[in-house]
Amino acid sequence: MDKFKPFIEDSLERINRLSNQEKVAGVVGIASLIVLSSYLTKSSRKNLAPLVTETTIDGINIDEDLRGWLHVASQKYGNTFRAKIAGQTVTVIGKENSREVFLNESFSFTKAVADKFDVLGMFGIESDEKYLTAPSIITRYLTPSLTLYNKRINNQINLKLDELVGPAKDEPKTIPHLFPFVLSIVARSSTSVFAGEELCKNETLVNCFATVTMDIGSNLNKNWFMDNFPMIDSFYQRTIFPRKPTILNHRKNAKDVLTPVIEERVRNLNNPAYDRPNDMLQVVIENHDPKGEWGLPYTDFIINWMFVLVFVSVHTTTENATHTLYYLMKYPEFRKEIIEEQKRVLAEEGTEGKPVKFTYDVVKKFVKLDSFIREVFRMRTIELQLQHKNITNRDIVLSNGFVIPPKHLVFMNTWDISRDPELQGEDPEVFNPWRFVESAKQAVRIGNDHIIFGLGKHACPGRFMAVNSMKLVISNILDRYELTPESDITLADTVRGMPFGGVVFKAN
Ligand code: HEM
Repeated sequence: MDKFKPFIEDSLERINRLSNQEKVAGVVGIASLIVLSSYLTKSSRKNLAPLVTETTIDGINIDEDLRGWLHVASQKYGNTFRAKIAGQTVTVIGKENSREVFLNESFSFTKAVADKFDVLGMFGIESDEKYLTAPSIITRYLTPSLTLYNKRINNQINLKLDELVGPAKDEPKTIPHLFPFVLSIVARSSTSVFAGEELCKNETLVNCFATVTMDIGSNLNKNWFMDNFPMIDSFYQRTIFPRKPTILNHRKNAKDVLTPVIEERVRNLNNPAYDRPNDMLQVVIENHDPKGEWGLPYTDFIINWMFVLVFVSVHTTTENATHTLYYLMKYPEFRKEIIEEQKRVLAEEGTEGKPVKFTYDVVKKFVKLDSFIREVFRMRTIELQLQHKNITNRDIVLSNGFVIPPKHLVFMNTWDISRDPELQGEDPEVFNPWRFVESAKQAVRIGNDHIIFGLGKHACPGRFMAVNSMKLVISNILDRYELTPESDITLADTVRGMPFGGVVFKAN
């Protein structure tokens, strides 16, 4: 011990020479080191999935070819590994473990999305708590009414086609890009379901519902601080963004149109002589007591509900209907078969010339169209998608033993799912629109092999409306017009990518 004496005395003397501030800093520094080293020891003891740091594997670079990179990375490191994606270390989950993530309530897709793109917060909806019943409202009231809503959806699609394409008999009409075209059709037909047949004639409201989601997306200019400091990001999205003129304008427009209607419906709630409107606005009002504590004026609360429905449905349905139409344009031979099926079913069902040609039952018989849509979904689930966040403050241990720490993000390697021959059948690389015709795998039927709508308790409750609307938009267009590509059709080859090409519409 004696041999340490000079060292200890020297150290004590040095410490005594330090100012009080320096001593405090020293103590804090040592304490931090102890905490940090104990954290590092603990986390290094955790069985985290292997961290892949190579940005290029077998000559494939992650930024140039994410899909190819995912493929070689999973061959080399197994189906679960960690990687730095867009500056953040996340865990990539392959087909073997994706199901358990969906089914585990400790993971949340909506919270993971909201961390980066808090659409409700950006629209000034402070808490999502009061709208958590949306899935059950959709399942209980919307999906069972689709048979009834089909008439108005068809009507609105046709009115919009009259307006956007017109007769196009002698003079064909060229639509330069199908996305805005489909968006205005879907916005109008969805408004007829959400707010009723009268309100869907209101251009201001329909335009607001059509553009609000994209306006939020295009106005969110993230900078380095927001990407690296989640609290600054959240503050910006929830406090500053909702005050932007575009957002205030959308709110004002919706409020001006919807407030008098909501007030009138509330006044008539207990009036037996009132002709009860049949739409989601009425359902939402009837499910929320006007005298209840909603934390904001009742009309604002109900208007928020309308926007919640719009945010989850209009853009998603439009995007997928647009992609499907472009696939139909790219493959005229398949388009021909879809048209033949349509003609055959209409003849069998005898609805030609009736007020509603494409009834729910007719649409159900379009098995080729259904398979085509599901195949387009499959072609679109091809990268890292459906991120989920561990929303608890404890580790989640996956069945393969890998640990997902609190707040950590996992991404589904959807390429692994959509290109697996065991899950998808022969030649999964090939676009085969009739892949599901002979199977019971409808476009709405979720499963380990079909996760575009999620899985489990939180699987998309609006998928029945979404696929039904897609079929009605496509069927009405094909029924009324002969379509020819104006130029080459380019399909999207990434998840975020857009197809391109003008389409010439000529009346049949
Ligand atoms: C093709 C169009 C659509 C796609 C691809 C889609 C996809 C999804 C996905 C992936 C989820 C998350 C599932 C999960 O957390 O596991 C979801 C949730 C949801 N979707 Fe859709 N959706 C579409 C259309 C719609 C429509 C039309 C509605 C409403 C009418 C809707 C309402 C909802 C709601 C309310 C949730 C939240 C479910 C929950 O948290 O429990 N979606 N959707």
